[in-house]
Amino acid sequence: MKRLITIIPELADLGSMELKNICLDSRQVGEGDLFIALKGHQVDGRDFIPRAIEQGANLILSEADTEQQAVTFDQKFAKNEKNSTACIVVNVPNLAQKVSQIAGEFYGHPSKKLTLVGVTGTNGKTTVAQLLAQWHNLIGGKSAVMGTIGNGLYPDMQEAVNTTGSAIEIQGYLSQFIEQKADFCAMEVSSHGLVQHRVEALEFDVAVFTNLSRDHLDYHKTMDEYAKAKFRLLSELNTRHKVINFDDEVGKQWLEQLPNAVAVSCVPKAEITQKQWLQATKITFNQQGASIEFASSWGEGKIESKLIGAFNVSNLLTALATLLVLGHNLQKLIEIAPLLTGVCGRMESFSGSECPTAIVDYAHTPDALEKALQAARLHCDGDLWCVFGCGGDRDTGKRPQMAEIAERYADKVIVTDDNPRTEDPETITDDILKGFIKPKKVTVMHIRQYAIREAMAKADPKDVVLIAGKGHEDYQIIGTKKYHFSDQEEVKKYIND
Ligand SMILES: CC(=O)N[C@H]1[C@@H](OP(=O)(O)OP(=O)(O)OC[C@H]2O[C@@H](n3ccc(=O)[nH]c3=O)[C@H](O)[C@@H]2O)O[C@H](CO)[C@@H](O)[C@@H]1O[C@H](C)C(=O)N[C@@H](C)C(=O)N[C@H](CCC(=O)O)C(=O)O
Ligand SMILES: Nc1ncnc2c1ncn2[C@@H]1O[C@H](COP(=O)(O)OP(=O)(O)OP(=O)(O)O)[C@@H](O)[C@H]1O
Ligand SMILES: N[C@H](CCC[C@H](N)C(=O)O)C(=O)O
Ligand SMILES: [Mg+2]
Repeated sequence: MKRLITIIPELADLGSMELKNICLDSRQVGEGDLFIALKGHQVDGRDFIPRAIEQGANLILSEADTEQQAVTFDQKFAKNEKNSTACIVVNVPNLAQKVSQIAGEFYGHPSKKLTLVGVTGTNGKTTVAQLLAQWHNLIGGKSAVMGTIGNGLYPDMQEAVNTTGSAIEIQGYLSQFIEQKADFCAMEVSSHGLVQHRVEALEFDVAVFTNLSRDHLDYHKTMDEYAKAKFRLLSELNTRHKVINFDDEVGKQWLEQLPNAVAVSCVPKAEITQKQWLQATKITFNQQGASIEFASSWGEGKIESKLIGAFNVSNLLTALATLLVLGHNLQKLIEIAPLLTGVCGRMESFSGSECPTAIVDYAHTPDALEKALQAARLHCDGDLWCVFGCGGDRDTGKRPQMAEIAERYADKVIVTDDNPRTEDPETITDDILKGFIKPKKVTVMHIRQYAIREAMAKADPKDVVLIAGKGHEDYQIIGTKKYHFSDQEEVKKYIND
């Protein structure tokens, strides 16, 4: 409690109060806890204050209405009926912005005690974060990751609801990683997380930006707002080094504003003026992955990569530049690079005799789908098939754009369901169909299992079937219910049948 006074000095009179835990959700509040009540997107957390009191909260910080400037104490100190001690409700302005710092105080600011890398960008966050974790482990470190696939010591991650957890979860996990003796954490920082101040008080050793393309406009409304959200990590938060993709239009503009940031490029002729840089000089793609020659402000070298797709060259060089700016030895990093493996459900290839090759990938944006189809084409002697859908209750504008890409880069397209959530699946596929020039050539098969089987059965053994959008996911969300479903399992079942 005493430490909270540094953030909210008005709490000085409560200095001796003991607080057991810190919670954002009233349903998790227990005896002696601090409950932080925020105005949410769906509901108002302040409506649950009575419930938190009933459950034994000692202190409640409640988000004050914005026009209120001062911290105020609730007049009627609420009574905790369970143990008859008083529960104090304090109204705090701009509380959402302070939660990360409050949780940091609570957990002893764990981000200061390990090397923390934050990765933001529309696509490639999970891949870069996991490459960093693998590489760091291979040089003898102990890595943790937080992101879409889960949180934990790499490779043992526990599934999580969000890519970037709540401000409290993040500080809690970091403190757990310190207890588990991790010395490194690579975390994905989503644009939602940045807008909602989930990473506000963290100390990042490196902030990484991969790229920006259309996604999440249901939330950010315009690309400009979406870009601004991402730029917060590089411009407003506490970061020691920055690594930015020079090949991305937005990245290039940001590099001009941030002369000390490291520029990464896969284009051999790109003219980089940054003091610290890393650039591919020759890339040769092969059946296994790619052979990448590069030059950099740390020296030059060649890496044999097992990862498929041009975009993964960018992801790999971005991870390499991040480790170099942290001071790791280039030769050592090059030596172990061939041991790096791709991420679960990202360009994951499955083949069997007499069957087409299936590639399961997590492309769920127009840019990612384009990159994934281009990559799959390199491995395809016959027709390229694309099975995809779009998530419900998410950016509707990307639906026709993904159709346009599928039609341009694939020979055969099957549109299917991908987490329709509370939307009518037919509305989603109708939106997608609007993007095709020749919608009659496209098959719509809502049940994803059937769509996959149809593609695999109709495709020739020399064809490639790209199944995009769900990657590692082992569920299909229909309405508000989660049903077990996995593209990877479906493909394996088909191949082994
Ligand atoms: C729209 C959105 O981003 N919502 C996030 C936000 O919650 P919220 O404001 O919607 O919360 P709410 O349901 O309105 O509730 C308000 C408050 O009341 C509390 N509450 C609620 C009910 C109750 O009984 N008791 C109670 O105390 C809640 O804990 C909350 O503090 O803050 C929560 C804690 O950080 C997030 O878990 C939650 O993410 C929801 C689940 C979500 O779906 N978010 C997606 C859009 C998201 O964040 N995605 C990004 C990017 C994905 C990517 O492309 O990589 C991500 O980082 O995952
Ligand atoms: N650097 C990149 N540029 C463009 N597309 C990429 C890049 N890296 C990965 N992709 C594509 O995006 C998909 C998702 O990759 P990844 O999971 O690494 O991204 P992410 O940013 O973590 O996504 P999410 O926002 O869902 O967490 C991949 O399956 C691939 O199709
Ligand atoms: N984190 C992303 C993942 C999308 C994956 C796709 N399968 C979908 O459900 O739309 C989102 O929530 O927008
Ligand atoms: Mg991710």
